[in-house]
Amino acid sequence: MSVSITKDEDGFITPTVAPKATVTPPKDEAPTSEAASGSVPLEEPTPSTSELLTSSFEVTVTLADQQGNPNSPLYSAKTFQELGLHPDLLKGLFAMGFDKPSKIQEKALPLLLTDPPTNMIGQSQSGTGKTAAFVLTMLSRIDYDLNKPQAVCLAPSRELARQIMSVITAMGKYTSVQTEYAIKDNLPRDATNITAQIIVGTPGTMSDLLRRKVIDATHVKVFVLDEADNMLDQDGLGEQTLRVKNLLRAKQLQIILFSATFPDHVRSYASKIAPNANKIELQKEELSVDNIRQFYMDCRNAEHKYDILVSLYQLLTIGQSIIFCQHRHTADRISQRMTAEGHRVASLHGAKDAAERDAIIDRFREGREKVLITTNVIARGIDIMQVNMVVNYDLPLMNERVKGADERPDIETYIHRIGRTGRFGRRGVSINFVHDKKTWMQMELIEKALGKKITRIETNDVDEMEAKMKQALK
Ligand SMILES: Nc1ncnc2c1ncn2[C@@H]1O[C@H](COP(=O)(O)OP(=O)(O)OP(=O)(O)O)[C@@H](O)[C@H]1O
Repeated sequence: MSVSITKDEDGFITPTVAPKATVTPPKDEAPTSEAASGSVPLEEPTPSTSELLTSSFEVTVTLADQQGNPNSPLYSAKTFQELGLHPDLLKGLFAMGFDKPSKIQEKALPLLLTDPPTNMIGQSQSGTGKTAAFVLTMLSRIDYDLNKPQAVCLAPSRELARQIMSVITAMGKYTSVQTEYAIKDNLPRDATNITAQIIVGTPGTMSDLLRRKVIDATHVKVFVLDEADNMLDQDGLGEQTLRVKNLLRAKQLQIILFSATFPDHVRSYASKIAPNANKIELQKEELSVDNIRQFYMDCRNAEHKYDILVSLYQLLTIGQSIIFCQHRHTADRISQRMTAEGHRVASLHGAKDAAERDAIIDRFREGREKVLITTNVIARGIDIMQVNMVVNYDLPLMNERVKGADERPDIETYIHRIGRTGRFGRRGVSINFVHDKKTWMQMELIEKALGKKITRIETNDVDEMEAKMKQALK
């Protein structure tokens, strides 16, 4: 990894030395009881030998708080111990199998944990460990003796909110942290006062709870936006997110935005939402990780896509697979048809009720279902190590996300979708189905935007198909 020296608009520079970081540990002694509500099962601990820890990708770090001290070093911590994390948090990390920080954690954590708290806009590829960076920040900043909301974290889907919660619960296992969800149908309607220190949820429910003062915003000092570009840009989500931000009025609010993608128009907006932020940015050509091999299949027509998917079934179930469709009804229809033909698949989308959604994703997470047919609802953030294949049954299009947009491919959503595989340096495969001139051209635009080759696979030779896939996953 190399760090470029840059100046931002305000002329702040980025030094390149990487000495030991000075960080403030959590206030007071953190009690050691197990706490935290509402966890979902965690993945097996990840092997720390992951290629990711040694992989190289370019980032640009731009420090906002160097003006008064131009010689101040660019912090970079090679070990979790160097960060001065509280021993109970270190214990939690090691229990999860996190031996040393990933690249983004190495760069982001010292900046996130420094006092006075500074905002951050952080970018790194899917599956590289951004969650731990903001979770450790929340767990390090809260006062464990104060039973009031102190950190608020927003995610674009209930599935992602639940996953983030499971990371908080695991990392905070040896602390007394109290947590609460702000997701639909979780709290009783007459709930009046949340005393949990960290609240994770989706923007609509969070803003409702803040507005009704069920969440007291007075002590909230950390505000995290995971999948920040999506949260600020998408119709509806953007307004609700802003509403949450406006309801958090603490004088010293540390605002943390993370995503694998920050398209240009969101980048400038993000800087307004999180002023004077330290920035960690990827180069354009580094947006997607190389350990995901991208393929496409040339289908004759829309119906042929279904046949091809069925013929892939054996491959889809070697590990686990996620199939992305444009519409909820497509996901349901494919799932019903395949089930009727004796295949085992599940479908998940936003029209299902909350309890059903939770049950479906939990079953998939536990490996009890191998094939999940879904929409963009879980395109972002979902981390399931065993997923080694992603199929874009329909390519993602801009007009699904932005009202009035045309049928250009949605490059950001594509990057996030394929990023459901190849987690933390593992190998993964993505397959795009194209079936006419329009979808073919859309795929070409994706290829161009990412600067990565998407390889054709014959649809009429199952053996070749299998051989290529297995080779890619080796
Ligand atoms: N330092 C570490 N050591 C070992 N495993 C890690 C480490 N950091 C993260 N991981 C694992 O890597 C996986 C991916 O992490 P995470 O979900 O935070 O990625 P992400 O960057 O947020 O991805 P996305 O952009 O898709 O949201 C997780 O399973 C996590 O447990």
